[in-house]
Amino acid sequence: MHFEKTPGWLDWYQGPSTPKFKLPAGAVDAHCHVFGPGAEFPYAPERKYTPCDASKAQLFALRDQLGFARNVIVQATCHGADNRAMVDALLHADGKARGVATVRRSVSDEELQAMHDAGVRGVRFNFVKRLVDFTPKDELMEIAGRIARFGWHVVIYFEAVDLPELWDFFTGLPTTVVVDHMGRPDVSKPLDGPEFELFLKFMREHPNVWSKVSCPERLSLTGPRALDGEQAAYRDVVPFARRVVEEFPDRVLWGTDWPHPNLKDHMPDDGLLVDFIPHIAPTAELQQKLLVANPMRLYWPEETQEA
Ligand SMILES: O=C(O)/C=C(\CC(=O)C(=O)O)C(=O)O
Repeated sequence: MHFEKTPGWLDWYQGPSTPKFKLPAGAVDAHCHVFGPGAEFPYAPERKYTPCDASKAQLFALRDQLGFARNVIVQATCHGADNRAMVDALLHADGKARGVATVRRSVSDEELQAMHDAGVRGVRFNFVKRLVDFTPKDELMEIAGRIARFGWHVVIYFEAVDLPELWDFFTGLPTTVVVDHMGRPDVSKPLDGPEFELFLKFMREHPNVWSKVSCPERLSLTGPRALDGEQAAYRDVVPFARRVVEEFPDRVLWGTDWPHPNLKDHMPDDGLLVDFIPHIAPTAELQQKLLVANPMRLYWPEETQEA
């Protein structure tokens, strides 16, 4: 099957630089995707965008080049609730990848078990309107109750302005809850303004809530682009991410977001994105938690020695 990319689609950056920042041993890229390839794993009919292909082999090559040990592969909305491409990647990762799926109410316990055996450890609920059609909250809550029995968690993706309306639903979830990209703050607003304060309150009052401090390239308004040797890109995102890392060091994750769906303006060099990490996690201890201890506790708990 042949797919035409969405007009204006930006492909992932070929030949990323090798980061100057040396990742700690065992670092996990805790947010990335695979796309197809469409000829093997067709994109879903209900998708809102058609990407370029981004295969498991290309993802694993990037992992090795950047110096990550493992990946968490998150189901992308262009595959809807057809998790085959993501699961196939998990099955070919030699145990070095875990996954987050998208499921509907109709999923059977046998299907959940098969995904668990492949390495899936969570489901993603997406509330970003340009990416998905609305799913009723009672359906999502039912799914959350079922996946909780597998020890999975829920990943939520939403925009900052929608947090008040979604608050009751999110705080009623029975699992660990992982927020994608800090709930997409508007970084032109003040760090200590009401919008970001609400997000911090959400984390402060709910110890089951974690956050990915990822995607500066998506949140930044000022740039500059993380290309051409720029080593301090996305300065306007730094205070937001750093605040979350410093206040909740044991509940943060980081990921490249490769292959960076739906960027309109520029495509980052993933090597330079890795060089962003020490700006938001300035000490070796914070880096170890963000990149190793936290993702291991959530995705490979059987390998973690908890005191
Ligand atoms: O990759 C991300 O995390 C962000 C996305 C895409 C997405 O969530 C998806 O397709 O599933 C976005 O903001 O367009």
